[in-house]
Amino acid sequence: MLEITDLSLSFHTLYGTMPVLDRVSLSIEPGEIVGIVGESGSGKSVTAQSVLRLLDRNATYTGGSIRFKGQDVLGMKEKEIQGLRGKKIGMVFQEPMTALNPTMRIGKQLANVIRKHQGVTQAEADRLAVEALAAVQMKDPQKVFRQYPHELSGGMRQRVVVALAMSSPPELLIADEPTTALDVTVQAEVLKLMKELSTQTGTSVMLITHDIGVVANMCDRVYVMYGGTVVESGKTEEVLFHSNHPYTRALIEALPEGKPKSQPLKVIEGESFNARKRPVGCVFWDRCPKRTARCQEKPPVVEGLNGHRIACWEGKR
Ligand SMILES: Nc1ncnc2c1ncn2[C@@H]1O[C@H](COP(=O)(O)OP(=O)(O)OP(=O)(O)O)[C@@H](O)[C@H]1O
Repeated sequence: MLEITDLSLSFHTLYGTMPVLDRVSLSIEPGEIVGIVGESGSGKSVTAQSVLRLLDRNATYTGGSIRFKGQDVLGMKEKEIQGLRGKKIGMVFQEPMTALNPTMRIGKQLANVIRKHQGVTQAEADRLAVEALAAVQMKDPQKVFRQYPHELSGGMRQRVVVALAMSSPPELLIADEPTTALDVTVQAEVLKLMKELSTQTGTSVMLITHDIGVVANMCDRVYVMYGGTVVESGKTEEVLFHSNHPYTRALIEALPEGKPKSQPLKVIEGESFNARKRPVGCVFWDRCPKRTARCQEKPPVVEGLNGHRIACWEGKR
């Protein structure tokens, strides 16, 4: 479905050219939910935005390729890429109001999208819009149909965005921190809903999150990113239970689940990655508790069981 191979990308900034992705490779099969996890600035959003070519103008692709169903995305004309956006590849972002028109009733926004994608009559689009609201478990879909975005809670707005993205199910849904702005219980509901819709429709999902706990509950496979590189990837259970990269381990150890309240949570020591001071060797070098002298050289990618991959000199599986 999606194959990103050795993608490298730089931004031109006031400080000069700043490489932010370094040979990122990632794939998503039909129907899979794949997580990309890592802290702020690790390159998750930039990777996702590249798939839809939504990056700011100061970005330059410096290497690699992106293929969606075999088509070369980076080589596509603007018109072709527009044919992918929304239709074959849907999007849900952190802040629902960026996807909603504040001056238009919910039902009209949904019906407009349905008419555009499915070419049905207005009456049929209205009926499908109510159905789409019911599918995202709105208690009173008829009422929500007539409401404006500001009349809904944050969680309901994000369900509307999911309904917009899934009303004509895309082949791939890119969800960039879709629940970060919501409170914890609502977060869990929206994620469960996305997982159910993906199972029902066969839509693949690229789920971007900084929360490895979300990955544990949602994803078939995961890519752990740090400093614009993939440091570890594999099946979720494999990465969570047999993680061998010090950064992934630190993310797991920082999880509050299952720890007594009296026990202080572990934090990852050191300063977060600074793209202006990219090291020559391992990107996690300056924070890694296990670093050795050879970590100043770029680590090899060690392939272990079931496609588990670790970019670390100490990687064993
Ligand atoms: N338009 C831009 N110009 C310059 N640098 C940028 C631009 N957009 C992103 N970056 C830089 O690219 C790097 C990766 O950013 P990205 O948004 O992908 O991180 P992220 O992992 O998604 O983090 P977050 O969770 O905070 O969004 C960061 O160092 C960021 O500052």
